[in-house]
Amino acid sequence: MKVTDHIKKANGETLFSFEIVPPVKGKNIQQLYDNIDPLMEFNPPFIDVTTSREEYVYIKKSGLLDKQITRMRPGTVGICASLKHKYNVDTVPHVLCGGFTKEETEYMLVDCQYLGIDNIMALRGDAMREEQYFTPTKGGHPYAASLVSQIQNLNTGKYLHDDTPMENNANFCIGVAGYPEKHLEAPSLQSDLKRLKEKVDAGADYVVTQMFFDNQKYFQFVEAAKEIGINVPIIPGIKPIAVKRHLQLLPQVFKIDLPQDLIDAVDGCENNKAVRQVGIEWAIQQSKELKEAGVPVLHYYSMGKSDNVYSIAKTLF
Ligand SMILES: NC(=O)C1=CN([C@@H]2O[C@H](COP(=O)(O)OP(=O)(O)OC[C@H]3O[C@@H](n4cnc5c(N)ncnc54)[C@H](O)[C@@H]3O)[C@@H](O)[C@H]2O)C=CC1
Ligand SMILES: Nc1nc(=O)c2c([nH]1)NC[C@@H]1CN(c3ccc(C(=O)N[C@@H](CCC(=O)O)C(=O)O)cc3)CN21
Repeated sequence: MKVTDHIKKANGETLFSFEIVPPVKGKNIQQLYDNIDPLMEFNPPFIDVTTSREEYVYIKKSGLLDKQITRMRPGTVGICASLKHKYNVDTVPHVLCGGFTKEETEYMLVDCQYLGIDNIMALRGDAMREEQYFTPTKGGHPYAASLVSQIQNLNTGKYLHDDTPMENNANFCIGVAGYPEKHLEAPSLQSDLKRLKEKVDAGADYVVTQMFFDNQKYFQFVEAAKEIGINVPIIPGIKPIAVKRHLQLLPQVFKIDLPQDLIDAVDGCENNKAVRQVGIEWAIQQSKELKEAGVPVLHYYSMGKSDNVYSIAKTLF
């Protein structure tokens, strides 16, 4: 079922969802299941599965370093299918512009259609680890809006390189990313909002936000989005702080601000066990206020050990 239909069916109740990353290549899937199992108590209507960019690796070959390219966490669509099968839950694969040609994207979307996957999160993707800026892949999309158009075309039966629409059209519900504190490359929040509007105009059905730690940023973003005519659901993304290092990492990687109260609370912790507890409590406070404001879904960036998201959900759902 589509994410937007789950929201309609909930009739104003806030839903619980979360996002996971595929295992590192060569690891088995059991650890992932062990992390997901407890969270199923809260009946998530959908689970997002991320796609990682390919990376350069250097392999020693007769004394020289050979540069190869590899995707460290493959398996997004396979994991979506296996979670759907195991838990009878809807899954949302993240489909990226970066690292894929339009043809490869089409084949992946066809797989999703045959697997009964009804939702796609359409993202541009980050720059590769060694690059400062995102470089479009040859034969791929430069921006998420153009990926959204490709998916929307499939929804009307238009496949690549075919002049006439085919009888078997897809019917994907399309999610896109939104940035309450603007995307790192955008010159201003207003121009970033215009880019978001382009994605919605191209066919996006809902938005999931980047993590934020001050709810006012989210509320202002939703207002500003409405003002420019974005009328699709805007789902808040929540990340519980887990280790002291996040104080440096999260603002650096995601270009988001941390409230001083949160920084002080983390700084005052003796160890990372205490930091994890502070992260849980902060996320609970955020979630309570967002739920009271009637957000459609609370979407958690779980990304590994899920005990903290479990504690948060236990209080909220
Ligand atoms: N759930 C997830 O996995 C999420 C992932 N991300 C990541 O964030 C990154 C950005 O992805 P998206 O937001 O999908 O990208 P996007 O294509 O919507 O935007 C990327 C940047 O390009 C700008 N832009 C968009 N269209 C443009 C145009 N026509 N001309 C000039 N500039 C334009 C935007 O303002 C923004 O700064 C990706 O790395 C994505 O993986 C972000 C949020 C959620
Ligand atoms: N720019 C961007 N890229 C993404 O892939 C992405 C977003 N934003 N925002 C929404 C979700 C949330 N994602 C993530 C990814 C990693 C962590 C994280 O905490 N990672 C490390 C620290 C960062 C690092 O080392 O690069 C951690 O300690 O767990 C959190 C959320 C993935 N998604």
